[in-house]
Amino acid sequence: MTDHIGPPDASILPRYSGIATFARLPMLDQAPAADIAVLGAPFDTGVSYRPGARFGPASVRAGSRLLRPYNPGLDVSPFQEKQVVDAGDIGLNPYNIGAAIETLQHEAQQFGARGTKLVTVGGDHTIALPLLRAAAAKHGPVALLHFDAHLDTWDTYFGEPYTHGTPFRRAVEEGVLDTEAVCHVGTRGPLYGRKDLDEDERLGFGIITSADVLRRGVDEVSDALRARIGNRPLYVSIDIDVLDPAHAPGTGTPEAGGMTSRELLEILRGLRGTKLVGADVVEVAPAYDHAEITAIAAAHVTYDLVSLLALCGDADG
Ligand SMILES: N=C(N)NCCCC(=O)O
Ligand SMILES: [Zn+2]
Ligand SMILES: [Zn+2]
Repeated sequence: MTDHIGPPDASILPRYSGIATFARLPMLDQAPAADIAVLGAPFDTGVSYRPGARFGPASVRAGSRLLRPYNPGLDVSPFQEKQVVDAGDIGLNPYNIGAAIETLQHEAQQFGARGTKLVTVGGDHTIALPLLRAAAAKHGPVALLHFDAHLDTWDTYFGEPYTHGTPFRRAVEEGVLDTEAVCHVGTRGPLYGRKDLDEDERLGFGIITSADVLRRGVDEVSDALRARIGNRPLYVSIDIDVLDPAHAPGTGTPEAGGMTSRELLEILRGLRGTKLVGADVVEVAPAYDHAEITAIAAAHVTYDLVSLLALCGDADG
C-alpha cells in the first residue's frame, strides 16, 4: 500500500520544476502497473461554438502541480492507497470524429482489460461516448452522473450524430447506460425548445438544475444522487462548464448562473461509497482561461475523482 510510486518530495524538487504530469505523478511506463490512470484526450473536433479544448489536458496538468498528496475532503491519500499514474495523451485524429471515437474506445478498453481505472481529461464532450462504451464493455450498462450546464442529449448538429452536444443520446440508444440511474446535474440556460426537456426525460434522464443545487444544498443533492445510483457501477462525466463562468471562464460554451467550484467538489465528496468505475473531466479550453482559474478547478475536480476511485474496493475489477 505504501510502496506505490508517488509524486517527488516537493521540499526537494519544487512543484514548478520539471515537466508537468498530473499532480507530478509518475508516467505510466515508470510504474510496474497502474490501478488508476489520468489519461489525456486532446480532441475538440466535436465543438459547436468556441474551439480549443484540445489543449485541455496540457492546461489541467499545469494547473495540477500544487495538488498535495492528502485529500482532507475525503480523508484519503489516493497516491498511497493505489498506484496512480499519468498515462499521457492518446493520439486522436482531428480530421475524423469517427476514427477518434474508435481509437479512444479501443484504448480505454485496453486499460480496462489491464484493470486500470481511468479519469480522462478532455477534450470536448464527444469523448464521453467512447469512454462509456468502454465502461459498459467491462461492467455492463452503467449509471451516469452528468455534471454540465447542457443536456448533451440533442440528436444531431448539422445532421451529424457524433458531436459534443449529442454523446448521451447516442449512449442511451446504444444501450450502454442503465437508464434507471442517469441524471444531469447543474443544467441551466436557454434551450432550443421545450421539446429538448421532453425528449431528455423520455430518454430516462433525471435533472437537478443549477438552481436546484442552490435551493436544496449540496448534502441533499448528494443524498438524492446516491439514492438514485444505489450499488450500480457508476460513471461520472464532468463538463467544466457546469461551473459558473466566474469559476471556469476557460471553456467553449459558457452559460451564466452556474455552480461554484466549492459546490461541485462537495457534491462529488458526497458520492463516497458509490461504485465509481470511471470518470471524465471535459471542455477545458485554456485560450479563454485567466490566471489558470479553470485549469485549477478542473485539476481539483480530477483529484477528487481519483480520490473517490482510490476509496473504491478492488472487488469489481
Ligand atoms: N459543452 C457541451 N458539451 N455541449 C454544449 C452544446 C451546446 C450547443 O451547442 O447548443
Ligand atoms: Zn456543457
Ligand atoms: Zn457537455
